[in-house]
Amino acid sequence: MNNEQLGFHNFTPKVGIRNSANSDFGTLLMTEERQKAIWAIYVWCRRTDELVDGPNAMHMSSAVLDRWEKRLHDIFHGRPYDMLDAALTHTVYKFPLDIKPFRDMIEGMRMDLRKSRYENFKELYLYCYYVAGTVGLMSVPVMGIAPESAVSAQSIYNAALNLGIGNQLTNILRDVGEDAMRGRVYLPQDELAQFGLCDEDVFSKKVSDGWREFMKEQIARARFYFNQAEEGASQLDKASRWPVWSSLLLYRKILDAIEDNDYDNLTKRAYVGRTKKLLMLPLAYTRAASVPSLVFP
Ligand SMILES: CC(C)=CCC/C(C)=C/CC/C(C)=C/CC/C(C)=C/[C@@H]1[C@@H](COP(=O)(O)OP(=O)(O)O)[C@]1(C)CC/C=C(\C)CC/C=C(\C)CCC=C(C)C
Ligand SMILES: Nc1ncnc2c1ncn2[C@@H]1O[C@H](COP(=O)(O)OP(=O)(O)OP(=O)(O)O)[C@@H](O)[C@H]1O
Ligand SMILES: [Mn+2]
Repeated sequence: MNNEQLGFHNFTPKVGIRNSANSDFGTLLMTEERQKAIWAIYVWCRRTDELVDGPNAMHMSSAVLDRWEKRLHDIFHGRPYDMLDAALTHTVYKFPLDIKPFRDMIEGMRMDLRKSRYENFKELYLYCYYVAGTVGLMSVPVMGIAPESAVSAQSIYNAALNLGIGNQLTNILRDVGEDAMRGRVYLPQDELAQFGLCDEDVFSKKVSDGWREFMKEQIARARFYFNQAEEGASQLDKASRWPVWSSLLLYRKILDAIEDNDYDNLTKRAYVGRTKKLLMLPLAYTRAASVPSLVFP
């Protein structure tokens, strides 16, 4: 995932664009301090993922992850090891970050190392929490909660968690074919079986009617998590809503793209084109500019 996909553009308007509503375009952009903080978190997440997925993955072992965790501890205690770590140490100093989701993400990498099949959704959910729900939890203290928000902080963290889960489920559904080539099947085994499917169907890459029906349910579940995240996104500090809405709408579009491919995620990679991405930005803007609702479902 690159920066642009995440909705971070080095985008600073020269003049404030005002509209008739009570919003100023400028207030929809995160402060530089926040952008840098999200960047530092992103870099740490990326490096953590690179340990298991990157070019050095063959040197991977639980000892490497143990060292990475020790290093995380040092980052949080003001002892960064390199410049990228230092960016996170600075972030920890500026924002009230909790080390727990960071540790949990490392735990997710451990899980990915020892496991390549998931018996049921409960197991898959845990993996999704570790590698992606955690990102939501890491981000909220930086993004901030709107001062006018009347809902509990907990429900906002919960929405952030759900956005991460939705993103990861979508990632998994998009990459079924690719992951299969690495011998990995992240789909719940019991649900495959309910549709008369098994690993072999994944490896043989044949898109059957059963596969399509199975995929419909998986897509519906990913959408459910995005819907859960929506209300929370509007409760974030105004300046942080725009990148969150952009990423939410963009990720959701990947699910539409899988449908457009007639559920062929075995030989094709669902892709959201540039035009569709650009068309989505005004909608993200409108959502971001709207007033948070006082009730939370
Ligand atoms: C209230 C509310 C809705 C708040 C918003 C909370 C929020 C900002 C949630 C964002 C959640 C998010 C972007 C999750 C990322 C999920 C993800 C795709 C994780 C990937 C894991 C491993 O998967 P895999 O190996 O299968 O994938 P690849 O093939 O390697 O791609 C990750 C790659 C783990 C590493 C995660 C990152 C690099 C993303 C980190 C992103 C941020 C810190 C920025 C979040 C901020 C915004 C604005 C989206
Ligand atoms: N700029 C970077 N971008 C992405 N991933 C990186 C980057 N630098 C390092 N990494 C990842 O983070 C891991 C740890 O980084 P580090 O620079 O400490 O290297 P290392 O392999 O641990 O060697 P050493 O700690 O001895 O310098 C690397 O193995 C690599 O996968
Ligand atoms: Mn990865």
